[in-house]
Amino acid sequence: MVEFRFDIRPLFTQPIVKVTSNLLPHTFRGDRRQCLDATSKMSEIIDRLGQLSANAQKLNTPVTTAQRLRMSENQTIYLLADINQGNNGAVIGLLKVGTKDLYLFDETGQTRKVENTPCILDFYIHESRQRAGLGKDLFETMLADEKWTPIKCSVDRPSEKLLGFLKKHYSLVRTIPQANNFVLYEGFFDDGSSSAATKQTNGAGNGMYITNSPNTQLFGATYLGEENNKKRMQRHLEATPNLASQITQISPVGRYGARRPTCSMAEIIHSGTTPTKGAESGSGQTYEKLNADYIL
Ligand SMILES: CC(=O)SCCNC(=O)CCNC(=O)[C@H](O)C(C)(C)COP(=O)(O)OP(=O)(O)OC[C@H]1O[C@@H](n2cnc3c(N)ncnc32)[C@H](O)[C@@H]1OP(=O)(O)O
Repeated sequence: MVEFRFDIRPLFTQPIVKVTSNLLPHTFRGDRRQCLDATSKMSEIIDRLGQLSANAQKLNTPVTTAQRLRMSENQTIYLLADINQGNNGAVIGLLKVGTKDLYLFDETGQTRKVENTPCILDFYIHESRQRAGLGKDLFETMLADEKWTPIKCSVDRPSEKLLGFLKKHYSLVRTIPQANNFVLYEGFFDDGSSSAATKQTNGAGNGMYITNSPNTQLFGATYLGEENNKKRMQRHLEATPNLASQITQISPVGRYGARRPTCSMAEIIHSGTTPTKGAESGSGQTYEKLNADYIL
């Protein structure tokens, strides 16, 4: 369990709290001074849990940091705590979700642009409390809150443990092959579309068609899934050798990619402006914006 030098209980008035870009628990009520104190503590909590999650997944760079959350437009972190642990309580787990516009293959191999795809981005329960049903509690809370169903979620490069988790609790097994790091399960496109808006990006033909899509450029061409699905994908790629070379030339980046070096000139130019979604470094954003937004 993850304990802190400060008492976490004022932040966790209930076991699971939700945090968005304001870095405050959704239950937070307080004045400006309390707000600053809470965001600072919540940042520390998110950074610690994000780092532990990265360690557990053997990632070089955490997927989850307070800075990234602060700059995001549509990401939410659910945090689970045990307020009875020790003197200050302890944080046990983290689940980060968000929505993305993705180019995805459906079951027939055709590309669809799916807007606002529900995505599971990062999930971690402290090692000392795994396999006790706490991950399920956190996941269920998220599903109810977001009004999502598991089969309509895409999962950003799930670990073996998460694949096991989804199989055990939601009977999710059969995946739809993708050319990016996201894993989808059969049923995602049922009802003719996902729960989000979808559109087929290339009308004609029944064969698989891989676009040079923003998603492929961003996340690279990596396929995860069952062995038979891999073979199916391989057959398509062998039938279209140019396509295969096009894909392999795109180097994998995204959640497994190294952090981009900060451009100090860009920081000077953009200093004080609202950072764009997905920007890695938020050092140009000052606390004045934070304060202005959250003076209560
Ligand atoms: C998109 C992403 O975030 S990918 C990264 C996912 N996170 C990680 O891999 C980090 C390390 N793992 C964890 O933090 C946790 O194991 C989680 C978040 C995946 C699941 O949380 P838990 O509280 O353990 O889940 P819960 O107790 O509800 O369910 C248990 C099931 O999850 C899977 N699981 C959990 N821990 C393990 C483990 N150590 N080894 C294998 N499977 C595991 C199993 O299917 C398990 O069922 P079982 O005990 O009957 O085999």
